Amino acid sequence: MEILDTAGPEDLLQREGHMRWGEGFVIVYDITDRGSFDEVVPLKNFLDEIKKPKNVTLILVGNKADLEHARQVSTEEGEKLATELACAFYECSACTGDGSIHEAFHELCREVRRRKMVQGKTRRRSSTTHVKQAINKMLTKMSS
Ligand SMILES: Nc1nc2c(ncn2[C@@H]2O[C@H](COP(=O)(O)OP(=O)(O)OP(=O)(O)O)[C@@H](O)[C@H]2O)c(=O)[nH]1
Repeated sequence: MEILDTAGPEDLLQREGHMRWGEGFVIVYDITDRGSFDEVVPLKNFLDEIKKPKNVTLILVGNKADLEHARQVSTEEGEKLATELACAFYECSACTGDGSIHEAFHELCREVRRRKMVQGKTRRRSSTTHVKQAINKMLTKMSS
């Protein structure tokens, strides 16, 4: 597994490259900075655009949970947004290590694996359907 921390908004090209390459995404905002929370939806829309037609696999993380006194985004708001984005939500502190950082990454990996398995099954099913159709065609030709 390789984890990449995307560059800030100043390097759009590199960020886009990372997004194309990535299989699972952690969108992190700062609970003490409402502006960073407001950037989550536009970022998710940008990701959707780049990964189209695939569904983006992501989790939402509110960081800097150690700075409770400076909080601008409530836990409920984070949870609500995660529900809207249909993804898991965690609050943590990269500084103190508090919160569910490990669980967040485990959940993301599990979700990437789950989706890969589902996609693999769909692909296998569609190739089986093609083989069945070809055999049916041959049988119809032979009998006519
Ligand atoms: N108190 C506290 N500070 C944090 C935490 N996480 C990061 N910081 C601080 O926030 C500042 C920015 O952290 P970065 O890791 O550079 O943030 P970034 O979003 O990757 O920034 P870019 O490189 O511009 O994308 C640094 O001073 C960090 O020490 C945290 O959980 N709690």
